Amino acid sequence: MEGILYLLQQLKAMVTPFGISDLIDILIMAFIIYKVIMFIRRTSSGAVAKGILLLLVALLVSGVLQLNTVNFLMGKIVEYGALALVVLFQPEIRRFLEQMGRTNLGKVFSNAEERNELDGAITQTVEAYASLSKSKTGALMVFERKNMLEDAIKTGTALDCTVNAELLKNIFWNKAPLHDGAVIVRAGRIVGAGCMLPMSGNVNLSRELGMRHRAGIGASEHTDAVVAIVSEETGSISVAVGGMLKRHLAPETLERLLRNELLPEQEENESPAKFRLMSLFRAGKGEKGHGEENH
Ligand SMILES: Nc1ncnc2c1ncn2[C@@H]1O[C@H](COP(=O)(O)OP(=O)(O)OP(=O)(O)O)[C@@H](O)[C@H]1O
Repeated sequence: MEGILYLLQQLKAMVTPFGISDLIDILIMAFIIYKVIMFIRRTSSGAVAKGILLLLVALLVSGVLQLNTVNFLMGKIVEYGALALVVLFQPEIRRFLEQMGRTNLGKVFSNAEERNELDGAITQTVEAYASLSKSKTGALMVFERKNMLEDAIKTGTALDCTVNAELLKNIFWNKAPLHDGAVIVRAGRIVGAGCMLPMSGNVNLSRELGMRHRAGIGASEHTDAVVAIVSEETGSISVAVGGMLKRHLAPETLERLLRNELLPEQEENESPAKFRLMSLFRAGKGEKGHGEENH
């Protein structure tokens, strides 16, 4: 009996009351884990993450089964591997920290007015892109999401106006002073034109892709922005998200993609993250005569 009482006392001592700091602790950890998982999914580090997980499982199993040599070896691999990972993934770690730093906490909750503005911006963009595509006029638009694009805006001309199809056609007309570079849209409004974007570091991109596409993919690698591009060579419309490029889109598919990415909650019965991935998949499949290509 005494033994049981002692055990209960020990258990009581171990179980501390759940306080507000524990809740904050759990929420912060959940946020960090979510961010890391999303980052792994967006970049090509998924295979490496699986490898690390396998190594950790092997370390644990060899420890439990007392396979001393294997356990020693695994322990050393994990120990030195952590250092090697930091060196190998320096660009990815840097990008991850950059994205965290650029996150605008005020934008985590968007309001109805902003959604209306975005809704109109998408309609006008699609109208302009259909026309620019026909006339083979190059265009590059970046729709900012949570990551702020201040650095890019500073390189161009700051504006503050509603997204309008005629205005976009004017900006991208190849004799207009602002046609070079990207238009940046924040909360459904044009905030910059003629902006320079970071080039993609992806060496596996198709040779067909010019500088405009490489800059668009680069912006989507460095931030969570959605980038819409019209090729000057072919008139083909593309969208880049998370370093992936969806090419040869019809205007209707462009509209669906932009709506799914920028106004995700409109779709019912599906979580936004899942739907966004599905939208990329559907966009390619649902289109006759418009292939898809990812990079
Ligand atoms: N870093 C950059 N940021 C923003 N825009 C850029 C950048 N680099 C190039 N551009 C845009 O790309 C245009 C030139 O690209 P390029 O000559 O490769 O076009 P292109 O052959 O029509 O290619 P694409 O088929 O990709 O449109 C420039 O006029 C400029 O508007």
